Amino acid sequence: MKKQRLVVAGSGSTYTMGMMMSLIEEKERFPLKEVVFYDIDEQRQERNAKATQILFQEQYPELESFSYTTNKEEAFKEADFVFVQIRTGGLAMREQDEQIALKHGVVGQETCGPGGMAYGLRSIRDMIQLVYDIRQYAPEAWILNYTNPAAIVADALKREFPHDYRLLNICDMPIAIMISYAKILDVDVWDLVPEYFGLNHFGWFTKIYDKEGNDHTERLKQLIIETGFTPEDTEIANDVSWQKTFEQARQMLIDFPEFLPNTYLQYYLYPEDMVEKEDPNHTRARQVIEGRQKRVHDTCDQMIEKGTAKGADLHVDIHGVFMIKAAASLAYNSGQRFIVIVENNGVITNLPDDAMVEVPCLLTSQGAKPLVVGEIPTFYKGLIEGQLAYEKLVVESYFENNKQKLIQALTLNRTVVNVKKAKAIVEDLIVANKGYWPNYE
Ligand SMILES: NC(=O)c1ccc[n+]([C@@H]2O[C@H](COP(=O)([O-])OP(=O)(O)OC[C@H]3O[C@@H](n4cnc5c(N)ncnc54)[C@H](O)[C@@H]3O)[C@@H](O)[C@H]2O)c1
Ligand SMILES: O=P(O)(O)OC[C@H]1O[C@H](O[C@H]2[C@H](O)[C@@H](O)[C@@H](O)O[C@@H]2CO)[C@H](O)[C@@H](O)[C@@H]1O
Ligand SMILES: [Mn+2]
Repeated sequence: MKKQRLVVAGSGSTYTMGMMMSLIEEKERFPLKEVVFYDIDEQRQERNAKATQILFQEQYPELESFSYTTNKEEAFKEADFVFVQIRTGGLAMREQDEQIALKHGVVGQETCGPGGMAYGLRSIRDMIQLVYDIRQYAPEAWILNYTNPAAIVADALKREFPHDYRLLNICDMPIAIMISYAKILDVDVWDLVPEYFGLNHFGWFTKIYDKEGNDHTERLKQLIIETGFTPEDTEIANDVSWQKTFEQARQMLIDFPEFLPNTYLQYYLYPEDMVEKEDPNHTRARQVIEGRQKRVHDTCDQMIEKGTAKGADLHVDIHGVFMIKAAASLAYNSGQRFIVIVENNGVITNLPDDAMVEVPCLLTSQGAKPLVVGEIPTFYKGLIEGQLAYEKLVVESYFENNKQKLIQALTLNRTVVNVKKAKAIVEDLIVANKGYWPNYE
């Protein structure tokens, strides 16, 4: 098996240490010769890098080289894979997005509603630049992007790089939900075979099979409704906010029992209830700053001080394992099945060809090969079409420098709808995002 040169772009991320643990766990399936960290924030990167150096010395001694840099050429030259996990504006801007929306009485969330729109307009510019930079030095590298909001980023990147089949957008939410299914069914998550359709953070499981072809869907639905639904991945199992989200997914299933929902649909199906649950002074961004970010930073600082990873609060998580297994399938042409984001092109027959949809695909050395979904029922088609129009308007507004399209986008979005609110939110977000957004007149 060819050993890979992997670059992690946005290596100062709170997800990096979990990813490193997952690389160690998966080293037989995705062997590496070199790992390179790239970030624009030297300090943020250095903490993770110094801790990773210690971790790899102890648990990945066969790795030929580990380094970190803020130099693009150094980072991307001869890369086989680039995992991209950047957050333009950081968690501080995420907090503003969430608070501005809540101030207007609508959902304040990282990827949904006005928060997702604000974040999307910040991400597009940096992501386009980053892909150009990677392609300058590594024209053949696989780029696995999970920078959010993945739906908007995927649409913008498809516009800018229409033929780049080695650029793939990917989200861990479906597999994180499947871990909970696996727990309920008492099977290994990798033995489950899902059927799924939708947009990123806006989709449904239609069937859950096992590898022998047995259909577990109806029993699973019944068990969720009767016995409850909880997050099971180590990263989120004990997080109160995620526990509430999974409980709400159970409610969605009771209300619409036809298919099993992605947890993110709660923001679109019960927007007022979601607003009521929020404390504007302690939104999710603040919880992450005080929770995951603090935990990762403290862990790294302790490792660096002690000079060892022994006893460190580090664990393999589904986020990392999923990205790595997907990468291995691309690298070694194993054609394994993963839910990823691709251009529709007839996969969902009653949605437009150019929609970026999230569906099961076989990952091969020729890219993601989507499996046919066919026609979807009217209710889901209606919901998706509204959301798709919102996403497209956001992307068009970026490329055309068109503020009116942002107002149209929020008017279509189920979390806003009211035109007066849409206009006021757009004005506030323009001020808050000065320097990050296009200069809308
Ligand atoms: N698709 C998914 O399912 C999924 C899952 C988890 C996380 N994410 C995404 O991963 C990203 C990281 O999340 P986080 O909470 O760890 O954020 P974070 O702020 O902790 O980390 C992001 C890092 O990116 C760096 N960065 C910002 N702009 C950059 C640029 N232009 N070039 C290089 N580096 C840059 C920052 O300096 C920072 O170190 C976010 O976009 C998040 O939404 C996506
Ligand atoms: O609110 P956050 O920052 O905790 O989470 C936002 C992200 O949520 C999803 O990712 C989950 C992931 O599904 C799970 O496996 C585990 O790794 O935790 C993550 C959340 O911490 C979602 O798919 C991402 O797109 C969001 O950024
Ligand atoms: Mn996601």
